[in-house]
Amino acid sequence: MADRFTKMHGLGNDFVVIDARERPVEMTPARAHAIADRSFGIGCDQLILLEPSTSADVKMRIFNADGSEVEACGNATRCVATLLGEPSVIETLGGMLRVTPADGGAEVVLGEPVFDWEHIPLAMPMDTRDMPVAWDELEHGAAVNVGNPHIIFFVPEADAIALDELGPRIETDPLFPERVNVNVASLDGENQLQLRVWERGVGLTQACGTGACATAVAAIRAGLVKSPVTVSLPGGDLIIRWAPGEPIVMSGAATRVYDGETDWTRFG
Ligand SMILES: N[C@@H](CCC[C@H](N)C(=O)O)C(=O)O
Repeated sequence: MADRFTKMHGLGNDFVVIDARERPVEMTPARAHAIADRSFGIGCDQLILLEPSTSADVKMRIFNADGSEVEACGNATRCVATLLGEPSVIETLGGMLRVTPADGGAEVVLGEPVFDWEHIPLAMPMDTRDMPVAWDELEHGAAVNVGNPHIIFFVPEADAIALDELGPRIETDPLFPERVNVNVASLDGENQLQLRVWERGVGLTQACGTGACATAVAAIRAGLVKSPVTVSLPGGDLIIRWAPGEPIVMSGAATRVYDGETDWTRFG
């Protein structure tokens, strides 16, 4: 019997979604990496595996293109919400997420952001609002964990940063024992941010939902913007709402591109 999958994207951040709720699929880092390969596989930023959950409507496992299994993916969560088609709770390694499909996309309630250095995690204690470290012109970073780890730099012009060179250096810096997603953002009008993201385990992407959440939270915390915040990424816009002591709410588009069939044993 052929193995089925759905190709989806959230603002150009693209996914191979496998519904393994009724028919288990064995996923390994090597297999996820092979499927994600854009030349020799199907191609995606993240592979998403849906499995039965004992505590939620569905369990969502997330594999980056390099094969690493991670805790959270905001854009994929909206995509899965549209597949589920009704308000649901999704179990992830990063926590329980409440989702509601909306016109052309979905709203996702993530948990509360975490700011303690141990839980980003960082390798040493420091102020996560204004980190005393720098990589070339990227300095005064803020660190936030929104289910997965992010560092955010506010710069005059996000487009002017050589993120393809700085992103991998920061991602793999020993300061981040679990590596990190790297966000560079600039203010773009009242309560609006321009954002580019170097994703851990992937590289530059068209959009990163958790990056948008982490960046909006860091900007609200720094007094740069007020909720709701519009975050413009290369692939499109997300709306992020947050107040201290509350969970983060993200709204935006999700697109089903095509349904396909293959045989997962081709991928090792
Ligand atoms: N594209 C995602 C984030 C995916 C995981 C990330 N690369 C990580 O390693 O934490 C999003 O939309 O949030």
